[in-house]
Amino acid sequence: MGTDDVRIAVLGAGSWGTVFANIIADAADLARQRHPDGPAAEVVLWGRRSSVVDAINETSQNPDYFPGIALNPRLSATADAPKALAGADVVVLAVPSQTLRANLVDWRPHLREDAVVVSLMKGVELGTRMRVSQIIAEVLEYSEERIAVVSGPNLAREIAERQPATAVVACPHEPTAVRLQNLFKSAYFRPYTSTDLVGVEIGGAMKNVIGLAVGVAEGMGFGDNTKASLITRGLAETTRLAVALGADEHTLSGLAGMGDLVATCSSPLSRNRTFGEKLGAGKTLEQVVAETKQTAEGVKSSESVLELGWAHGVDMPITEAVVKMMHHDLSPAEALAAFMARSAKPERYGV
Ligand SMILES: NC(=O)c1ccc[n+]([C@@H]2O[C@H](COP(=O)([O-])OP(=O)(O)OC[C@H]3O[C@@H](n4cnc5c(N)ncnc54)[C@H](O)[C@@H]3O)[C@@H](O)[C@H]2O)c1
Ligand SMILES: O=P(O)(O)OC[C@H](O)CO
Repeated sequence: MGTDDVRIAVLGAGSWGTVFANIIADAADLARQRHPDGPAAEVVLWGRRSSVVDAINETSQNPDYFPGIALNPRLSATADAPKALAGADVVVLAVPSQTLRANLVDWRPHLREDAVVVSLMKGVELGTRMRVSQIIAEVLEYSEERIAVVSGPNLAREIAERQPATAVVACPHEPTAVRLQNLFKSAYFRPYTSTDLVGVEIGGAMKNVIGLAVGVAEGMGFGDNTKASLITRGLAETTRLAVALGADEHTLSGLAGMGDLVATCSSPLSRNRTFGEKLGAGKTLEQVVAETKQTAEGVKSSESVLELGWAHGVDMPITEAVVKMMHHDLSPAEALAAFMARSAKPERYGV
């Protein structure tokens, strides 16, 4: 590798980690076509299961998640995390949020001293109520210019098919966000920058919770008025929480707020919406959990998000209903009745 070349490790070869690694490899090819003498980017993907890793290396496909979709042939994979991390300038994290802390502790000794870490995750940690960037800062003891987040309307399957999509790269230190924007910008993936880490992360965590609620409404057989009401009031709830935590409210009308909320709540590809839909259609929680093979972050994060709301005096009625349905045996019909019986209010209230 040349001195300006970049090595990027993506940790997590599930749905989004695989697709995001592919975006970066495609972006690197495009950059080389435009500037043949410019720096090169090498992308390596870490996965837990050797069967997935072998398939990516031998066939340039991830058959568990996207059978038949051709990945960039320059994308390599390994089941050896220290090997993936060796010399990596940029480390991208794509494991379930609730598993991150334990994984980071294992990975920490293998990270380069000046590595930049990027979270693709959309959750809030149970117990600590920490956003993912806060977990990274605590475990790795990194300063804010070395921690970034990517979030937005990014249903992995569509982007695996190289359909056009946008996202936000957020870092309080703008030059880091711009550097990453350039590394991730491909012919079909257009990242914008933001310095509002709090707004972008709360938008990402909350859209999963609201997606569960919209899914329940879908499963109960309700139509577009109900779903539009939940999306709009869900955005109000998201914005109240984010602003109370220090976010810029405009962030929540952007791609990582409204954009992701609309994608998640409209799409049968969303795992959170699908989870809610099955519950709304009458399956038991145990049945739905058993059928859900991929990560539906909102199920666990709903509890930590609600606690964050309580701690900051923010009224979060949809989140509260989701928590009661996911964790306290409230039926969808009971949740609906309680929601509709709330006291009358002006459209805009609270923080
Ligand atoms: N899939 C999407 O469309 C999408 C888009 C944007 C953001 N995200 C976010 O990305 C994150 C990852 O989601 P995903 O869609 O890739 O999930 P996934 O369920 O498809 O994949 C998760 C991966 O993590 C691995 N994993 C599970 N438990 C682990 C553990 N304890 N330690 C290490 N690895 C473990 C799994 O083997 C799998 O490879 C989530 O926070 C999600 O909200 C997903
Ligand atoms: O499948 P979901 O519900 O995790 O949503 C995927 C992405 O976060 C959508 O942007």
